Amino acid sequence: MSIKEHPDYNYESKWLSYMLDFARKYHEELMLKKALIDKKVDYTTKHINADASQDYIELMISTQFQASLEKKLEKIADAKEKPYFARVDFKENEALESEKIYIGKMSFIDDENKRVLVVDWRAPIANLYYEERLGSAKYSCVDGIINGEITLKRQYSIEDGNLINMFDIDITTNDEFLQAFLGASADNRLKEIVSTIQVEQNRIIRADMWKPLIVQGAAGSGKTTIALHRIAYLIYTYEKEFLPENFMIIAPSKFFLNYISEVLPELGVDKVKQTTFEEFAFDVLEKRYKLIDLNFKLSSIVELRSKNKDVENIIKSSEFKSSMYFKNAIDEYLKEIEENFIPKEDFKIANIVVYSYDEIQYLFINEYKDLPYLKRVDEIKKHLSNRLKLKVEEIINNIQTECDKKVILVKRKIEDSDERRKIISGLINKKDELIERVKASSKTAVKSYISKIKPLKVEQYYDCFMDSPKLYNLANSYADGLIEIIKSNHNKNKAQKVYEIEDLAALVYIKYVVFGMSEKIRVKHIVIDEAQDFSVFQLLMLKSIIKDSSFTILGDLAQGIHSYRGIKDWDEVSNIVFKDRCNLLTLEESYRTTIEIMNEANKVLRKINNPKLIPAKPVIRHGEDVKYEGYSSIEDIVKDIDKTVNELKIEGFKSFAVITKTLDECFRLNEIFSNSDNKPYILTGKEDEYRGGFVMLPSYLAKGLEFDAVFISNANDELYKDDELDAKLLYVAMTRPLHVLKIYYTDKITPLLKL
Ligand SMILES: Nc1ncnc2c1ncn2[C@@H]1O[C@H](COP(=O)(O)OP(=O)(O)OP(=O)(O)O)[C@@H](O)[C@H]1O
Repeated sequence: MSIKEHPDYNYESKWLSYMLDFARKYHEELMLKKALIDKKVDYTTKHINADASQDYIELMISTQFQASLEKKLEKIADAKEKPYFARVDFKENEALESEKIYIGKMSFIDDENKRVLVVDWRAPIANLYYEERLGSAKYSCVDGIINGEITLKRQYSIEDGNLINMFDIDITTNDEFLQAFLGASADNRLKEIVSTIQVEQNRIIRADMWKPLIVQGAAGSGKTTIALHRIAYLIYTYEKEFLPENFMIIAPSKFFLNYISEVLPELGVDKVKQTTFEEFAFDVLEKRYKLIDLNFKLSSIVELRSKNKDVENIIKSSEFKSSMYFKNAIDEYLKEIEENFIPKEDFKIANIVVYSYDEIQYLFINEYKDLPYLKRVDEIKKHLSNRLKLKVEEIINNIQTECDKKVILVKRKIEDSDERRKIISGLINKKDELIERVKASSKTAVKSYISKIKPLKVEQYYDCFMDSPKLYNLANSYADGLIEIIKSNHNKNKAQKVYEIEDLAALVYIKYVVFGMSEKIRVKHIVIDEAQDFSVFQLLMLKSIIKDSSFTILGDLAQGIHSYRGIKDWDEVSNIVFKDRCNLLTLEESYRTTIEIMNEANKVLRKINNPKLIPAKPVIRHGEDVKYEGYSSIEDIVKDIDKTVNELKIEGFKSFAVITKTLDECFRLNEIFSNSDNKPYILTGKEDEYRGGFVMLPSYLAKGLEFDAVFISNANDELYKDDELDAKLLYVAMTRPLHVLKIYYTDKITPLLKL
């Protein structure tokens, strides 16, 4: 049916014109206000009177207003072409008629007529669209639960201000709108999906902020996308309590952050901290350490794990340093530091005990046990000063009384004479001198006591820990000879002034326990994407420094390629990190790829034979079969990729990736590609920016990304063995394409792809 034949077409196109006009006028008004405030700010800046604080206050208010107008203008730039994307007709139980609720990326309110024209997708009432079907429905808001009935659910396709299509829907998962969305070609960057958020995704986005949330989501199930929409939702919902700066997303690399960088601005959100674990660790440590290239370690593990003793040692040591054994050893070591932090002596003045060591130690170990060691010292300082003040008065009074008594005695015993006067004046002088001494030493007593506490630097504590017997015992109970490997690695790194990524959690933890966090770290909610590659220790460390425990953790165990340190089971995280006080939700539907591709990828996953690795369910979208092509040389493979890219470009596809197993393989292929029409550029993992187009990258860097077409350059039995790590690497590579997957091999195909 043509859209014009829809019975509501006239009504809807009139409403759209009205809304476009409203949005245009609102935009003009904002522009006008902005021009005026720009002028004002410009004038005040040029003519500010340096002595008049009123001028500064005015300038500050004006620039704040200017910034808020700029933000509104950015938001409306997009919304003015497409003010809404859906409508729900809802009749509250007591109401006489149903209300048309239009839903958009931002709200539009007609202030004059006190009428909400469009509601923000994050508003409580918009939940009706995401969560409910036609018929009886409810939503919850500040007034409680509102019950009623949905009589219509409609989605709109609006382009350049024109109504292109509309769909009346019920079950959202399988609708035409979603199909159209998913069938589109991959852009350079991830995009927002507000109009097609699915029920199970919506529950994650709107889940309680105060209960830690773990999401196990299959490849392509929307984890990254949902993580960003959740942040936008939380910022909107807790606008009064939190600033956008209080939210932080941790992603695996800078180029991945760049890949996702457009979603939040598209959702009208800015200033959210988007960082990697390493960068956040440096922020907390207030120092940048040189790290051993993470990809170098991973690529050695990927390539040489069963062939090289050194690599085996690296794996063993990394595994231990990411384990709870290591964390427990640090805890024991820090306990020892805690017990000896306070000097084992009384706090005295003029040889009089003001605070005994036992009392001070009690304050340090018990009274202030929840504070970092150095912050406890600040509190103890206050105790010492307060008691000292009282004690000094008492001591001076005593000296005075003592002196008075002696004077009386002298007066009683000796007749008034020059000698008596001399003795008395001697006594008074001595008393004054003593009082002066008490006063003088009281001024410096606290400082000099505290100065005996000499904290080391974070890295010095870490070095001492590496030599501590606690570590020795625990490491040896973990694996024979492990301590020697760890120590020799540590000493080698120390000499080169470098650290491993596994050291960072320990360094941050020590910094937090001993020194505390800088006021500059203002994070209140952390979202972690690709969390399967985090260690439990890393998560535990983050949890201890973010006290409110407000977390969203998203990952896919099937893509856990840092398995030597990563998470093997979410229950472990729930149990150890959150003491089982968290929600664990799953996303099984995969939206990225076609049924044909996902089915092939799932076969590889099943080879691992681990019930924790749940295969993804593709959403009904068919495409071409996966093509397997054997060639006698790599040159022939490159030729075929080049030819296929040319063909796919004609079909309108835009993004292509050659996925290799290792970075070395990328460099080897790159030379062969130098003679072809299409030359991919290599992603090494160190890039700050992701440009899209035609790329070549190793599979361990491909997680999180997606492309229209993927070419797995060589899946032969030499490169991909029948083991868990290779199966996961292949699975990650196979789940990256949206439309086309070609798998090449020389000689024999990997057993992972044989039925
Ligand atoms: N509800 C949805 N509507 C439309 N597109 C969606 C929806 N959910 C996810 N997608 C699309 O599916 C693709 C995969 O999403 P995303 O990258 O967020 O998944 P992921 O779970 O993080 O994947 P992976 O773990 O494989 O990296 C993206 O193109 C995203 O736009």
